[in-house]
Amino acid sequence: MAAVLRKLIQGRLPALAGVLCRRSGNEGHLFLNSSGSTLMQPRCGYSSPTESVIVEMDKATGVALLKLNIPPVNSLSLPLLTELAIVLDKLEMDKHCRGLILTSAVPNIFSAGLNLFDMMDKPNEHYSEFWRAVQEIWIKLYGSSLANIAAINGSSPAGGCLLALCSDYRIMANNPHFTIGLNETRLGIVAPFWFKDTLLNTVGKRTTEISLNLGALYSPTEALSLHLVDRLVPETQLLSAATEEMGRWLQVPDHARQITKSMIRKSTLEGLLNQREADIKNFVEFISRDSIQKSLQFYAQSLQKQKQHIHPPSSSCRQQISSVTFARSPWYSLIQRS
Ligand SMILES: CC/C=C\CC(=O)SCCNC(=O)CCNC(=O)[C@H](O)C(C)(C)COP(=O)(O)OP(=O)(O)OC[C@H]1O[C@@H](n2cnc3c(N)ncnc32)[C@H](O)[C@@H]1OP(=O)(O)O
Repeated sequence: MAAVLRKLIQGRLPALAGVLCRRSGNEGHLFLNSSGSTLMQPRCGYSSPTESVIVEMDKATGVALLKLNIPPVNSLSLPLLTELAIVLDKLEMDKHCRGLILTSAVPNIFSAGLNLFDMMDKPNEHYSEFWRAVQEIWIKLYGSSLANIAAINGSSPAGGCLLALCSDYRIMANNPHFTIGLNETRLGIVAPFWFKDTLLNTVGKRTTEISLNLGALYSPTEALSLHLVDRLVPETQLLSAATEEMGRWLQVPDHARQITKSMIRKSTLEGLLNQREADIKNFVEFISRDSIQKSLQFYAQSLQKQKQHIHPPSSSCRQQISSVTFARSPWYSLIQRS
């Protein structure tokens, strides 16, 4: 226990360390706009479609509701990741904040994962900066001292699934059109070891093997049966269920829960913290390969093509089709052969 605390103080687990140096915090609503500036709003609520990360702080309970708000699909672009990192730091340092509920303000989508265009046709410096930002979010969320519940109100592939996996508890809207999973192999890319470890810690080795190798995307019912999510509720009850669940987590004294969480997640976090630069180098080397760039371009185009071929293209219908047809498309065969 003493060693864990010492490491926290030394800053080896920066997010968890936040608990030891909480400062007087923010109150009311905290918003970050797309330029990265923070706006404090009174509790009476404020919503603007241009805000990319919205936080509504319940001062009475100390629970922050964080909504990703980048239509159409909450893809995790470099600006969004940067903004999210700032917000998470602020919440971590806010001594009034004890819990975080992560959800989406975009209907039917939790997050489409990493922004494909941040990984395509860019200089290596961009890939490097982007990957550092992805790492940063994982470190902050997986190592957060806050009780963290994901209210998954839409599809959540790849990096979107990773965000949810960082939570302490996942509740998903029971809509059969939604899918969740680490589908990286379907794009011809490989989930990095810390994505794999996060899944492994949640669902165990056998399910991780099958899920990652196949790049499987699961319906909510399947995800529940694999313990990828902890509970399903009707969409209309998602936030109330998450709030109620948060109550259960906040009944436990913070310090006991935080040290326990740290004890369980510390070695996984250190796996990346000890080799961040090497991991960035690997990513840049991998993503900049011609073959990988071609795969990503093909995948991005296939998203567009579905729109052109399926008519009329209702959003929920496309989601259902996408999870089935990618596995059978000529593009997928191409990946399988390469
Ligand atoms: C090394 C580690 C790496 C990676 C981890 C990752 O996270 S890689 C990203 C993997 N993500 C995916 O495979 C998700 C792809 N998207 C989808 O399957 C669907 O878009 C989704 C999320 C189910 C939503 O379907 P819906 O029918 O509602 O929307 P549509 O497909 O029409 O998409 C709307 C527009 O958004 C664009 N888009 C979708 N996903 C991404 C993305 N990840 N990054 C960037 N842009 C994305 C899509 O092309 C559409 O664009 P538009 O210009 O409007 O045609």
